[in-house]
Amino acid sequence: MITIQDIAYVRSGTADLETAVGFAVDMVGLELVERTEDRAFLRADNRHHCLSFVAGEAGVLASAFTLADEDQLADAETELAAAGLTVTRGDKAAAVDRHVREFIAFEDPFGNVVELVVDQKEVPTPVNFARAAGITEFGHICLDAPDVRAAHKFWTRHFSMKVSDWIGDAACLMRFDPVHHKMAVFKGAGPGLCHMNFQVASIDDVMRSWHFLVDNGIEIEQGPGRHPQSGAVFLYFKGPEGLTYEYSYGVRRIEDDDAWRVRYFDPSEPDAIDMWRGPTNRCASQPQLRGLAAG
Ligand SMILES: CC(C)C(=O)/C=C/C(C(=O)O)=C(/O)C(=O)O
Ligand SMILES: [Fe+2]
Repeated sequence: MITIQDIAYVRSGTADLETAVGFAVDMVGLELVERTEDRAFLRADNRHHCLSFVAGEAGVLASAFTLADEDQLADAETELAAAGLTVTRGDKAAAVDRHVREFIAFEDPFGNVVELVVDQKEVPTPVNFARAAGITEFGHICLDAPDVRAAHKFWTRHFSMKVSDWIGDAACLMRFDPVHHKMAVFKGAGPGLCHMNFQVASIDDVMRSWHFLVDNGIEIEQGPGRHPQSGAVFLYFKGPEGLTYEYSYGVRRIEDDDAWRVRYFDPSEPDAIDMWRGPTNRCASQPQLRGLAAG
C-alpha cells in the first residue's frame, strides 16, 4: 500500500506559453514564481509550484502526489512494477526541473501519467497572488478515466485512498486525509485532467471571481453552485487549451473514517451535482458527463 501524503502539482504542456501563463496569473490569480524560455512555474500556497507549463504540445503531462521519503518511493516503485505497470525513475535533471529531490513516473491503467515525488520544495514566504481571488491552497486533482469503477479499484488497491462518495458510475471522489476529496476520477473518453481545484477563503470569493471572470469573457463551465458531496460552493471555468480550473469554498472534512458511510448519488436526480440547480456548460465541453447535468 502506497501512502500518499498530499497532491503536489499538475504539469501541463502548452503550445502557447505566453497565453497559458497570462491566464493563470491574470485570471486565476496564481503567483508566477519562475519563468524561463520554455517553462513557467506557478504557485497557490507554500508548494514551490502547483502548476507548471512546458512549451510544446498542449495537454496534461503529469499529475503528481507527494510521498513521505525515499524508502516509501522505493516501495511504491516495487509495488507498481509488481502490479505490471512500467515505472520510470526520474533522473537528476528531471527532478531539478520539478523542484523535487526524487520521483518516479508511471501510467495508471487508463494512460494518465502520474508522478510520485519526494521532497517537493517548500517556499515559506507568503504567496504574492496576482489578484485577490482569495485562494488558500491547491485543493484537488481530478483525472479522467473511461471506467471509473476500475479506476477506483486501482487507486484504492495500491494507494492509501478511500472513496468518500460516488456519483453513479460517472465520478468517484476519494480522500487520503480528512479533506472529503483531494483526488477524483470522472468518466472520460480517455485519460486526461478533468480539472484542477483551488480552495478559496469564502463564498464571497467564489461570487466575486464569477463576476470577474464573466466580465473578462471567460467561459464558465458550471456554477456558482453547491456540490452535495463535499458541500463546497464551486465555480468551474475554462482556461486556454481546454484546461479547466475550479474555485471552491467549504469542502467537508471527514474526521472520523469509521463513522463515514460512503454515499451514492444518482446523477439523474436534479440536485446530484448542484444543490442550487444552476445551468451547466460542462456537457458541451465534456459530452461524457451528459446525463450528470441537472441543467
Ligand atoms: C461535477 C461533478 C460531477 C461533481 O459533482 C463533483 C463534486 C465535487 C465536490 O463535491 O466538491 C468536486 O469538486 C469535484 O469532484 O470536482
Ligand atoms: Fe472539483
